[in-house]
Amino acid sequence: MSSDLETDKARDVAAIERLKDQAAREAVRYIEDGMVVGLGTGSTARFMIQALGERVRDEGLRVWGLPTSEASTMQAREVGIPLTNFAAHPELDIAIDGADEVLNGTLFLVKGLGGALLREKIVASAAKRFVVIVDESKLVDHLGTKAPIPVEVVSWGWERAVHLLNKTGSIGCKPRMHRDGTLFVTDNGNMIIDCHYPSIEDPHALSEAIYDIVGVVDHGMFLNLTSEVLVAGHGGVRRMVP
Ligand SMILES: O=C[C@H](O)[C@H](O)[C@H](O)COP(=O)(O)O
Repeated sequence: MSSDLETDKARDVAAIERLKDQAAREAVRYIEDGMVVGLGTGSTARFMIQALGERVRDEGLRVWGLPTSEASTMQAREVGIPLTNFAAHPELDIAIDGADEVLNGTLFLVKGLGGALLREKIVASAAKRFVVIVDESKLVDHLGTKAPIPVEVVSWGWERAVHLLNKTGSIGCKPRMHRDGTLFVTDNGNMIIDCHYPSIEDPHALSEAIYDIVGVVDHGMFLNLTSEVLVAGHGGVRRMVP
């Protein structure tokens, strides 16, 4: 790659990172004293955890965080956010997380390319308000356009799940078990299988078909969970509701 191209690419990456930070900081403004907050996972959620840590440190904001991965737990500890769990707080005031795709209109999501979909879905469904933070490149008109659907399956007998997943969707999916040449094992000790669907006409029907497979723990489509999406673009951050 020529150095001009490398410079352009680095500039694009930096611009996207700034947008993620903007969306994250806007969402963190929603957090009030005494709230229990679900902490998402991924590069956008990292900005949110950082910004929340700054509010805890600089304003003395009192919150409890419930992280969705070991990585987010570690970061939250580093930035000084007190942590809780479902035993102490079975219901959350708010959860904030990134997404791999946001479907225009319904605001259905694809999540889990970082492997955290199960804990993320548990946390999102436990929150009174689920706020999604993305840069505008994540908006799509059809789910599955940019990202595969990650499916978390128990490790034992995963080959059977792959066989059955291949028959889901209107014309099947292309399941891939490997990420970076290795099997992806989640924080829960399960495996992730990425399903590439050429087109997803009916997300609810596909969701049911995937859930019907014995051994599937969950999948990365988040349907009817989103309260709002904060989308950062070059004109600023806009708020979308379903
Ligand atoms: O498992 C990972 C999560 O679902 C992330 O929220 C999602 O992959 C988006 O990550 P990022 O903000 O890094 O694009």
